[in-house]
Amino acid sequence: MCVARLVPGQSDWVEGTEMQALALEGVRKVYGKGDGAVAALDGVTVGVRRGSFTAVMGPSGSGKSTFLHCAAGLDRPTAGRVLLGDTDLASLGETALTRLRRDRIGFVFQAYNLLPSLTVGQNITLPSRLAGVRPDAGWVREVVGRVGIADRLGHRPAQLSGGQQQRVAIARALVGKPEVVLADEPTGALDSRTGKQVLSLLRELVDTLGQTVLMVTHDPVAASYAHRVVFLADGKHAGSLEQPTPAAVAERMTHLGEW
Ligand SMILES: Nc1ncnc2c1ncn2[C@@H]1O[C@H](COP(=O)(O)OP(=O)(O)OP(=O)(O)O)[C@@H](O)[C@H]1O
Repeated sequence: MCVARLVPGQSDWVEGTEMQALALEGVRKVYGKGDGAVAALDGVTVGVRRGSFTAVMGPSGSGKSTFLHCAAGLDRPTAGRVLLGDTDLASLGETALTRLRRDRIGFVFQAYNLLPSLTVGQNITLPSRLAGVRPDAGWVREVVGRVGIADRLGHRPAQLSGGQQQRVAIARALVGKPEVVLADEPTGALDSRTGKQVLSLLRELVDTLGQTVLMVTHDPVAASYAHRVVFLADGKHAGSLEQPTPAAVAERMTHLGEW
């Protein structure tokens, strides 16, 4: 078994990969070359415990998107490594990485990315069908019930509100039973009341199903739904906050720079 070498004593350190869904170890990502080179991530070490809800926050340009892209295997680190469970993403070629994203990671984006010509039910099961897997009907029923869209399965996305569309996207992410759900500003396009309902749903999925969720956000209220907030500043890990409140997150952000 491969044990991530995170730093003992830090709250981001988790004993062994059986406890850890995802780990970034000393990840550095440099874009460009020579004088124009930018270190978007500069030696970031973060472990994500299984069954936890983690938010990543930081000022604009602090490296949040790069963090998420490296975690998802969409970007390859310049140095350091990313582990999904026991799998070192650097050991995989492009085809295997694509398969890993499809089979082991669920994605939720700000723009729901639903296919307009398909029904809700078809959108939810599309990734499984593309993977050549027959979706488990019992699990699909459970997921659509939990996210609250059981009565909308025959609708097209355009017939749903923004909040309902994001629930569909969350259901789509869950159907494949991913090891981790990566969410990029999942409430960025929603009004605050609907956004809070979606965040409560994400938290509930973590608390009741043991789903692991990692979410990038600009919003201290959104971050407060997580168990833990990891802060980035200038591409570096700038501390964490357990059991965050919106006020405590906002206070920390104020010290990190413009956001
Ligand atoms: N493809 C790229 N080429 C060159 N520089 C990049 C690239 N992607 C990101 N960067 C730079 O890396 C740094 C971190 O960018 P990143 O998008 O990860 O930050 P962020 O925290 O997500 O920002 P925001 O909150 O504004 O979306 C920035 O200085 C950015 O300009």
